[in-house]
Amino acid sequence: MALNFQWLCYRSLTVFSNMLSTIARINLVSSHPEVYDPCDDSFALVDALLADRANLLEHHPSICMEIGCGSGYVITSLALLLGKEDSGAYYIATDINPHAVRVTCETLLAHGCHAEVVNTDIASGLEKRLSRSVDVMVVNPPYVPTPEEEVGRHGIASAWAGGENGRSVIDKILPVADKLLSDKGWLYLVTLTANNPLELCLQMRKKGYASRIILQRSTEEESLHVIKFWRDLDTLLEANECMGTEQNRKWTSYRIHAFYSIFHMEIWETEF
Ligand SMILES: C[S@@+](CC[C@H](N)C(=O)[O-])C[C@H]1O[C@@H](n2cnc3c(N)ncnc32)[C@H](O)[C@@H]1O
Repeated sequence: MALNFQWLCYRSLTVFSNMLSTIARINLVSSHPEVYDPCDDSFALVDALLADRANLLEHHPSICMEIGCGSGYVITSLALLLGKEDSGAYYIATDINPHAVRVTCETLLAHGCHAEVVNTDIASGLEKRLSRSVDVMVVNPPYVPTPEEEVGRHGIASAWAGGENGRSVIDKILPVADKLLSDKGWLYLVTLTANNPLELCLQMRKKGYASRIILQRSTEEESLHVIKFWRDLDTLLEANECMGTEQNRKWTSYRIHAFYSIFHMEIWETEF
């Protein structure tokens, strides 16, 4: 009984200290004027991952990926949250900004974590290798509505410039995510109200993904959402049925069109 009590105290202390070590924000050892410092959106994403930690641990992801890693704050927090080497997961992060790649490597190293960090546009050059194999993908994209010309510029502007409705980069990332996510893949995406999160969910629904807003947070400047997407068989069947109906509608309209074409040709022929 005494042993049980000691064990219970020990377990509670371990669980509590584990919670503290993961919940405490990680420190950045390095920064760069052209690299996005962790901000409300980064904290919202990590808090959403923490809130989903039990599911993530049960999920046993083999490959975790971050698109647009910036300072490395999110990918490092994810690795710590999953238990570094214990999880056996492989981490990969990309950023279009070369300075972000360097800062991310330093952040990971300072926390005893390892990831492959690639300087590329979204996941360019990695699609074939990672096709259908990413189990967890995290993205805090450039989502601020800006003039279209500001999108894709190098340097710090690439951290926030999202073009019309802040959707330019998001709309490029989603089809890539669809290609890379495994059958059990989960995508965590940060969005703003201006990005129309509901429309994003409907768009992904057509590809067979169910979704849920797992965190909503209003700051002085913005209203943030973290959406979790996952492949869902029912949603896929529903999407295919809708496509079937859409296809039927198209065929009917082709038939009507063909009928009228022939009909008009007959008139045309008789006129001559
Ligand atoms: C809002 S910041 C988020 C940074 C970091 N993930 C965080 O949460 O603190 C967006 C990041 O995406 C990167 N980025 C923008 N466009 C990108 C693209 N086409 N491909 C890869 N990374 C991109 C930016 O350089 C920036 O580091």
